[in-house]
Amino acid sequence: MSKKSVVIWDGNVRDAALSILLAIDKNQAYSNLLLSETIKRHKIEAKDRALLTEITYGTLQYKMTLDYYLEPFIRGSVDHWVRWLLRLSLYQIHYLTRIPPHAAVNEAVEIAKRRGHQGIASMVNGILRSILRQGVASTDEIEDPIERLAIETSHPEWLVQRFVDNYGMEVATEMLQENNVPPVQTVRVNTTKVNVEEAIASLEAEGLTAKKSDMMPECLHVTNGQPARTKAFQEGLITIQDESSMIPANVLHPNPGMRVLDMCAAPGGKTTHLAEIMNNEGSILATDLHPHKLDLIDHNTDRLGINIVETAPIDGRKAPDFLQPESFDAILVDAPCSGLGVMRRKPDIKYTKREEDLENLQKIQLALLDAATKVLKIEGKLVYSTCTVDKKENEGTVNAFLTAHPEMEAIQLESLPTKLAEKQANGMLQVFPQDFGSDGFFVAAFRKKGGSN
Ligand SMILES: C[S@@+](CC[C@H](N)C(=O)[O-])C[C@H]1O[C@@H](n2cnc3c(N)ncnc32)[C@H](O)[C@@H]1O
Repeated sequence: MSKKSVVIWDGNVRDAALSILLAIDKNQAYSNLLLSETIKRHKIEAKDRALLTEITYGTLQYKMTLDYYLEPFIRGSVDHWVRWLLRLSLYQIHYLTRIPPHAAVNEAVEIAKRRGHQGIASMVNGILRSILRQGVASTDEIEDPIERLAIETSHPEWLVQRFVDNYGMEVATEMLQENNVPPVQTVRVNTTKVNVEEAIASLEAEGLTAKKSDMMPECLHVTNGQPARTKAFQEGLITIQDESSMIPANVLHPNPGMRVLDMCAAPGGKTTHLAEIMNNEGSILATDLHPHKLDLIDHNTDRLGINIVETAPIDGRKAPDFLQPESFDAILVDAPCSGLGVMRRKPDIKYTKREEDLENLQKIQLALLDAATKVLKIEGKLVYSTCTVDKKENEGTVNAFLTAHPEMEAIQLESLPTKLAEKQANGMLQVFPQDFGSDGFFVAAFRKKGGSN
C-alpha cells in the first residue's frame, strides 16, 4: 500500500472514515486493505472499529444511491471532500437507525469547520437539515428499470445490465442487493492439527463465538471478535477464508501422496487447504506470477505447520517451459478474474471495473488452462475456479477450453455437501452471494482422457 494511503487517527470515527474514503477514491486503494491496515496500525478498539467499518463500507456500498438522494439539495459544485462528507453523513442518517440524525449532522458540521471553514460548515448544515426536513426522493420516479436498479443498489448500469442479461431480473436483483450486505466472518479449520469441535473450543476460550457451518464441514462462522488476532490463529488451528473459497480445493480433493500443482497460488488460501485435505502427505508446487507474493504462501504454510509445499515464481501460461509434461496428478487453476463475486468485501470494485477488463481476463484464463492441460497426467484432474459471477467469463471460458481441448472432459464435481452438489450442471457450479451468504464463486472440473478415449 502506498505511503499516501496512511490514515491519521485522532479518535474521531467519522473523520477517519472520511480520510479512508478519500484515499480509496484518490489512490484506488482497496477498501478492505486500507480499512484493516488503519485499524491495525492505530489499534482501534472494538466499538469504534465496528462503527468505522460500517460507515466506510456503507458509504462506499451506497455511493450512487446517496448521490441520487443528495443531488436535489446541492446547488452548484461542491469540493470533492465535501461531497464525501455529505455522503457519509447521509449514509448515517438514512441507513443507521441507531445514530440520532442530529448527531450525524453536528459531527459533519464540526468536520467541515475543521477541514474547511465556517462557510462550508454552514452549507453542509443547510443541506443535511433540508434533507432531514424534506426527506429523500423516491427511486420510483426513475422509469428505466435498469437505471432504477443501478441507483437503488448502487452498481454501474453496465454491470446491472450484464447481470440481468446473464441471469434475469429476479436473480440479478437479489445478487445486487446482497452485494450491499456485510459478509459473515468465516474460518477454515486446519484439520491436520485439530478437529472442528476442538477449534470451536479454542476460539470460545478466547471469547469469540464459533458455530459449525451447515455447508462446508471444515468451516466455522465466527462472531464477537477478530479471529485473525487469536492464539488459535497464531498457532495455526484456523485460516481466515470465505466459505465459497473452500469449494475448489474440496472439488479437486487430491489424495495424500499425490503430486499437485496450484498454478495461481498466492497468498496460499487454497494451497494450504489442499495440503490439509492431503493430510500434509505428498507434494504441492505452488506457483504465482508475482515472486513477492510467494512469501505470503511460505508464511501461511509455516503458521499452519504444513511442509509439503514448494513455491516457484512461474507465469502459469509458460508452465510447460519449466515443468515436466504430464507430471501432475491434480491441478488447480484459481484464475485471476474480474472479482464480481466479492464486491461485498471490496465495494470499490464496482466503480473501478470496466466492461472491457472482462474481455482480457478470458484470454489469460484460457492460456492458463491450456498450459495446465499439458503438465497434467493422463487421467489427472483439473479444477478451474474464479471468484466471479460473470457467465461469459466463467461458462464462456469452460466452453472455449473444452472446444480447444478434445482430450479433456467435464466431470461431475465431487466431495461437496448436497446443497452445493445439487446446484451443479455440466461439471460447473456457480454460487451466488445470495445463495448461502458466502462469496460469489465459480468452479468447474475436468479429467484428461486416457489413451483409449
Ligand atoms: C484469485 S488469486 C489466487 C488466490 C489463491 N489461489 C488463494 O486461494 O489464496 C489469482 C492469483 O493469480 C496470480 N496470477 C495472475 N496472473 C498469473 C499468471 N499468468 N500465472 C500465475 N499466476 C498468475 C495473481 O498474482 C494472484 O495471486
